[in-house]
Amino acid sequence: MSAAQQIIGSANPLSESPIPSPTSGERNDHLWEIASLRQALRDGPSTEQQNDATKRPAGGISLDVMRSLYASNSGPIGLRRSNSSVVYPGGPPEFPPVKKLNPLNKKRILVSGGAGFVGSHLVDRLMLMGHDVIAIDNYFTGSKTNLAHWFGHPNFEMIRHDVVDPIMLEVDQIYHLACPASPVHYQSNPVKTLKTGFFGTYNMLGLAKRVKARFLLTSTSEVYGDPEEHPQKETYWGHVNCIGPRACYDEGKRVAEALAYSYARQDGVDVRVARIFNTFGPRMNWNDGRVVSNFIVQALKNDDITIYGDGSATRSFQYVHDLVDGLIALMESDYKEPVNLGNPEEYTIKQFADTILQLVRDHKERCGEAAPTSKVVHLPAAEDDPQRRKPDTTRAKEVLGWAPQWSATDGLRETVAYFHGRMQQG
Ligand SMILES: O=C(O)[C@H]1O[C@H](OP(=O)(O)OP(=O)(O)OC[C@H]2O[C@@H](n3ccc(=O)[nH]c3=O)[C@H](O)[C@@H]2O)[C@H](O)[C@@H](O)[C@@H]1O
Repeated sequence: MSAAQQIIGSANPLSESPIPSPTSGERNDHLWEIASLRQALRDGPSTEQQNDATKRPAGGISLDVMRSLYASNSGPIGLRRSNSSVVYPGGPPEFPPVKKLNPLNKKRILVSGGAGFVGSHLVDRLMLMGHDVIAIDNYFTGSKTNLAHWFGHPNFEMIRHDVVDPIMLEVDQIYHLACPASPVHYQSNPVKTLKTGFFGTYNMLGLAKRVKARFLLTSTSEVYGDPEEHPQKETYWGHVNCIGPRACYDEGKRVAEALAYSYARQDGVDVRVARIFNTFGPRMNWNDGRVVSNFIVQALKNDDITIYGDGSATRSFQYVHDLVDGLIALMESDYKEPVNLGNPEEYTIKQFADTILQLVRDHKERCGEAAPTSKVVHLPAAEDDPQRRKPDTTRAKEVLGWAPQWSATDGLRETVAYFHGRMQQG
């Protein structure tokens, strides 16, 4: 395996290869990494990586390229941009390899919440596919560093903007993601969450109407509340406590859906609605507060694993690349009813804690580190916490030909490696 393949492969925790370090001066680390990345892209995937071929993200973009954008903290390309005194004297900045699209196929695409966890993966994919992308974000939970590797690219624009206020742009498609999604964040300022749910969606739909853009709303499994139907189909109307602590998010997303379909009926806006189930992956904030990042970070730091309640509540977890595949497939489809996007593999939170502990143990062993010493502790259950959640994805299969390609454990291995890499870099 070439050195280049090794460094790209090092983002893959399934790989047994140790992470290589550059042999020349430390000041040139980032340049060495870019050269390695480019060489790897020319060489193509190693045999080990070809085994991942079935998990290829959509749009003809290879998994290795996707990984290179977030592996080892901000990624080799992010590192490259961090020291302009070294980069620019050699010539113009280099960027991840975007496709060259026929102008007839090239779209101008707005991603609200583009600097967030899911938004930044979507921006990456759309950029690599060759489109013009505008990301807007108020940086409440998103971060510029998630997209730093695109700054200065002629196809990319980043705007600090809160969707609660109107904005005028010329675009062909709008992916509306802007909204905090972690219960800790959305409950910290519930009125703002409701304003984002209503005014944010209202402004984005108003823009879609004015410029005749196709509009995709990222709704949520939370519209089903604490469901009495299991698994949840799109036809289920839900069981939401409209005065509880989760209402700001649940009802905010429900009104967002109502707005989308009202604009479709009244003004002919071309809408798509994705109901997203629990999603995880690289670029989640370490302090996001959701169960995946909490448990992984706790296990990596040997802290207690905090189960809220008795651990019998269930969730079904999908890897972020699957979600991005589904969002793009839905946007490009003619289907206008809501579509669940999630992985139906269901875990109790207790099983999930055990799974993560095992994966962290395996990862640390591969890295030559001691096994985690974390213990599971039980804290009071969260109020109105949905007791069971699992998507029925029949509709997504039928209308989009979409099904998750990643098992939860494969995605978790990558995510454990990501958080471990970040912690090592401080
Ligand atoms: O991850 C997501 O995509 C979803 O996350 C949240 O929904 P929730 O399922 O409550 O997410 P978590 O906060 O990750 O909680 C999942 C379960 O783990 C439990 N949990 C969470 C964190 C923790 O440290 N310990 C723990 O036991 C929670 O009580 C809950 O039962 C959001 O409300 C959804 O909109 C979002 O789609």
